[in-house]
Amino acid sequence: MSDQLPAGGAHVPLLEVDHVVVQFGGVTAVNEAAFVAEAGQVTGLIGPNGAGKTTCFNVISGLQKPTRGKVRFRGRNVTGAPVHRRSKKGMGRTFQRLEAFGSLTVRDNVRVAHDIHRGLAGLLRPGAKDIDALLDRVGIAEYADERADSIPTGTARLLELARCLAGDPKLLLLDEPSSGLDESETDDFGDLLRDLAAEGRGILMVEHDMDLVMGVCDTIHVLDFGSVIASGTPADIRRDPAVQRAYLGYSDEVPASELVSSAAGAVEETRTDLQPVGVAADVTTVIPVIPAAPAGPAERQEPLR
Ligand SMILES: Nc1ncnc2c1ncn2[C@@H]1O[C@H](COP(=O)(O)OP(=O)(O)OP(=O)(O)O)[C@@H](O)[C@H]1O
Repeated sequence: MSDQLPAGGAHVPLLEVDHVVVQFGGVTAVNEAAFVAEAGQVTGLIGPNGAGKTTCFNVISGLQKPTRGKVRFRGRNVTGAPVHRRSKKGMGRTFQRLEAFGSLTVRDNVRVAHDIHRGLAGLLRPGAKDIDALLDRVGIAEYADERADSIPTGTARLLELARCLAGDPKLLLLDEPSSGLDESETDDFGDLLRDLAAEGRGILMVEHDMDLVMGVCDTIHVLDFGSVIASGTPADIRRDPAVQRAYLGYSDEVPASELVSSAAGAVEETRTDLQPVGVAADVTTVIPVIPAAPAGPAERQEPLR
């Protein structure tokens, strides 16, 4: 494995996914995907179901070997590096499924994650970090003494984040971090992401809550059928015709007036993980709508009409 930093003073992205291809038999799950995630920024990776987001995350974190292409982290080629080496270099990940130890308390789950990350030092001098301060930071201090298998799903997601932060990662890979959070918890979570980025960490997030994505991300990459079809700011992504086609099945050529709010009538949800806020007037299929204007976490926008 080449492990060289680029020569000269060229800008080096925190994470670089370089034309990655992943094939499962005849299925091309990721198709020449190329994008970066920068330090100090929240980057969104979005796309319809089956677009290849989780497979990309698996390649980045080392769980899936790519058929072709490279992953560079902090300027070094880590394509062949095992998960634990990437973690040591500063890559932390949360999963869609919850990974905490159910029989341990919330506090002990974070303590164990911290000690494991420190390796031998963690075994010799466990619990050196202020775990309670970390629980407080992610907003779950009141659950510190509860067993992890007894807490609500949204809280368990925040526990996953606390476990990830216990390793003090430079890059956080967050897979569906807001699922299970209510609206106010999601707002707080968005603020926390901005704080973490302000500390200089990079955050790459797969997320279906478009309000959150549009509200907190500096940059968004859109995957469709394994390829990046658009990259840009939330404003760029919102008006990109290729994104509108991939998500909405229409582009600007189709008048937005043909869309009506889901509040207008009964709807049938077909893609439950996307925001079911718009519906074509003559069908009962819910269409996910990207919020129409920039939104802060505390400032939700009305859907595009
Ligand atoms: N281990 C596997 N074997 C075969 N096909 C797979 C495997 N993992 C994923 N796929 C296929 O690869 C494609 C991309 O899947 P992936 O889970 O990465 O998409 P996704 O964008 O994360 O989807 P979702 O939003 O539903 O989680 C899909 O067609 C999926 O069925």
